[in-house]
Amino acid sequence: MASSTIPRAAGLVVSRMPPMPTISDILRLYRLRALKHLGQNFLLNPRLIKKIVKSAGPIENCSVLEIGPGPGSLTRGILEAGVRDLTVIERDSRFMPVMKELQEACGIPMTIKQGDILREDLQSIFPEDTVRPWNSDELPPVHIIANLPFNISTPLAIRWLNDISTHSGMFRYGRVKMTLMFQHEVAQRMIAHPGNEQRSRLSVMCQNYCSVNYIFPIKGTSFLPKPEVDAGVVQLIPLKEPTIKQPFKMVEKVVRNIYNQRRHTLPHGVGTLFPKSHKHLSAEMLEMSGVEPTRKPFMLEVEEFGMLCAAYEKIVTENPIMAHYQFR
Ligand SMILES: C[S@@+](CC[C@H](N)C(=O)[O-])C[C@H]1O[C@@H](n2cnc3c(N)ncnc32)[C@H](O)[C@@H]1O
Repeated sequence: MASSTIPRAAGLVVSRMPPMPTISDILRLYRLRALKHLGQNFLLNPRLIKKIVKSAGPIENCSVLEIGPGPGSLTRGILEAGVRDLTVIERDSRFMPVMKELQEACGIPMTIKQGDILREDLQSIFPEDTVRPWNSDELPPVHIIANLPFNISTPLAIRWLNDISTHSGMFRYGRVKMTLMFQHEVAQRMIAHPGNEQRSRLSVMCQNYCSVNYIFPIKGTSFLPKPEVDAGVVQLIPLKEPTIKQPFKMVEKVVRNIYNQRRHTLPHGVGTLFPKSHKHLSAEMLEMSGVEPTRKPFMLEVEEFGMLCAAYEKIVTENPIMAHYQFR
């Protein structure tokens, strides 16, 4: 579509949609109470919503998936950007009438799914013509945008990284770009470099599979109800090749075990990968990896975790039973 038609298309959408009620209006109208266990903290400020949608980059003509649209403030912002189509997945059935109203009014193909994002099969979530080869520089014309429920944001991120590693689930479409809101502290961990106090399992896992950018912070006061913490917008783009090439499950296990001993030097974490009766294997793994044993987990580069994973893989190939060992 020529760029000159985009603002008109977006304008059409705006004019067809019901007048923008405030989130408090919607909550009052439908007698809705925000549910803490579903991480319901709603965005209030239309200017902030515009800023979030703009930070996603050009999404006109993209197929977009929004997770947890709630009463639909961010949903409107996405529709107003003139997207090709939008799918929303929301667990709370109380928001279905608001979503249906938007669907009827927006003039853009909109699919509403009531369900749990952790259980949804995302294999066929976008139109088939959006598939792009993984190694192509061109990203698929699709986007995921979400103000994620804080209680599931980390398990969801880990699950998606797993899917990225196998190009499966919604990453069957290629290197799908994601613009997501996390708790500020989780966002800080995702981008933390070696040597940073925030450096964690999440930093290594995210940076191994994605380029991760912290776009901007959002004050807790921008949400209703106000959460106890601030939030941050993070953009993730899957990398063509991860630095650590071992299977996801193995990478996750090595990184998790090492970070479970985050205050201690490397031999402590590596030691938890093998039973006490096989202590010699952890010494062998460290030696084989070539990583300096006096280092602590937060200092390590992704490449060094790669060296540790390669050594672990070699040891469990020679001692297959060790692959099943779980500490504690
Ligand atoms: C932080 S609120 C965001 C609401 C809205 N997008 C906004 O920005 O104002 C998170 C939303 O995710 C929904 N949600 C919580 N758990 C979910 C799950 N497992 N699957 C899908 N939606 C979920 C909540 O009901 C809520 O509407």
